[in-house]
Amino acid sequence: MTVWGADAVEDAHRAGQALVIAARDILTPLAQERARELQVAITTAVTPPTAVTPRASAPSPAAGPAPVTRASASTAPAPPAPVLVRARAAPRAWVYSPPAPFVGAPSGALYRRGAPVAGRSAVRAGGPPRPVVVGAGRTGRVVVVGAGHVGMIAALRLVDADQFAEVVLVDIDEGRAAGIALDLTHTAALSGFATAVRGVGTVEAAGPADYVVITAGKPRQPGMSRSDLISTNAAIVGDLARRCAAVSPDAVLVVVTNPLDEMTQHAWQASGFPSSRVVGMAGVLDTARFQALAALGGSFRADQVSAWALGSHGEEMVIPLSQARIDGRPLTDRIPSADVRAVVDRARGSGAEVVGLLRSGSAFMAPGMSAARMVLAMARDSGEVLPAAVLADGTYGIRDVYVGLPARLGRHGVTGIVPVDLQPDELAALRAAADRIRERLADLATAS
Ligand SMILES: NC(=O)c1ccc[n+]([C@@H]2O[C@H](COP(=O)([O-])OP(=O)(O)OC[C@H]3O[C@@H](n4cnc5c(N)ncnc54)[C@H](O)[C@@H]3O)[C@@H](O)[C@H]2O)c1
Ligand SMILES: O=C(O)C[C@H](O)C(=O)O
Repeated sequence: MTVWGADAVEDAHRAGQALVIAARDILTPLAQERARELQVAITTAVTPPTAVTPRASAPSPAAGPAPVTRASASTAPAPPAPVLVRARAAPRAWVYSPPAPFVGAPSGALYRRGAPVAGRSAVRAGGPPRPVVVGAGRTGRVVVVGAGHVGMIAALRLVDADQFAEVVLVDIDEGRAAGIALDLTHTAALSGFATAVRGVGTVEAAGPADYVVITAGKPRQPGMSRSDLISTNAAIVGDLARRCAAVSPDAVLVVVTNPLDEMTQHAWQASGFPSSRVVGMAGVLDTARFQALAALGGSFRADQVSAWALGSHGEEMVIPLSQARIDGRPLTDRIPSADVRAVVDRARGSGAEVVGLLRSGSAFMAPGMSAARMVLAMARDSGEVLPAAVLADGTYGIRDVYVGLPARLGRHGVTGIVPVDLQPDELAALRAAADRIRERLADLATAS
């Protein structure tokens, strides 16, 4: 067994080569991080009977640069060469095709708590193992629980980003999850991604993840409010949050299931996670709706509008107009105030408007894209401030309840709640939203 440090990664980088390690070798966490930074591919060698070590073989120009190897400290036979095939014209990824079936994790790499899961193949029950795709910067696993309407759009955006080693869809309707995963896989050449996609029936079968997006649960039908879903969906979300926490103890949970604010708090309690690693998606969607609707009647584009949708994902949604801008100028200078009020009301009622039009189920395009947007912001460690359902920490005079607030997102979840200047009436509306969410949570606790 050899322990590979950051220096080996740097050597490989300088040589413009992949770093090949043996199955039982250890890659230090620092080396993993350095490989990600320098975009050095790490491949795991598995013993093919006729393999020739890379050191012994002359590098073939057609096969790309020869991988870097290091002599093992043990007396075990030297690791054989993997079969490396360039996945694309540009060296973005290497596809490792194991010459013989194997069972078990292909890498002995250490896993540091909180670090993204390295790009390794899942251990699949039955059938040949899927090729391990080790890509420059393509790392980690996202599990999307609920392969329904929202889940499939979230998964589509996540695989399109070509950022993760694997996206796994989970649904109690396993065939649906597997079917959508296969359908998505078929788009790889169309969209140009090498992220692996899998569909399974349980979170346990999905394996440990860096991010888990919970979309499982019932959507509302015409005539229902989101709160009508609370007890049905609490049972689903509570169970899933507990199980996800057991399978993925270091993951960030992104809750989508409605009623959003209450389900996010419920998931936080059931998971036992720190609140920084449980966040709800609604503000990104509600803000996007406001931006789109404001632009409908104006001579500007939606992405020129900036705003915050805070408070609850429902009647108590707060869109502070003091903070709304078009190209940096106050939105209220560009749109007559009666029109602005109409846009706010329509944004607040957009979920119900779509439910009424669809006649079955609820919106999923913008919701799925919004959930993926949050995951990507975290995975890229962007430090972006997005509106999200977070556990209030006293900022805005609200504490100990999940409510929509501006939150800074980093690789491991929420890094802070960001204060923005609100007018007294806006602040009062935000606090009233928090109070209503607290009341509904109390009702849920009494009912269960
Ligand atoms: N936060 C938001 O802004 C927002 C936006 C849109 C939808 N939603 C909510 O998201 C949820 C999903 O909406 P949808 O349109 O995708 O619904 P959907 O019915 O299309 O999909 C839900 C999926 O969850 C699956 N499921 C149910 N229980 C499960 C379990 N225990 N494990 C695994 N899978 C399970 C179902 O089989 C189904 O495929 C709803 O609660 C909806 O109200 C929230
Ligand atoms: O409105 C719903 O029930 C779904 C979702 O919360 C939405 O806003 O579209």
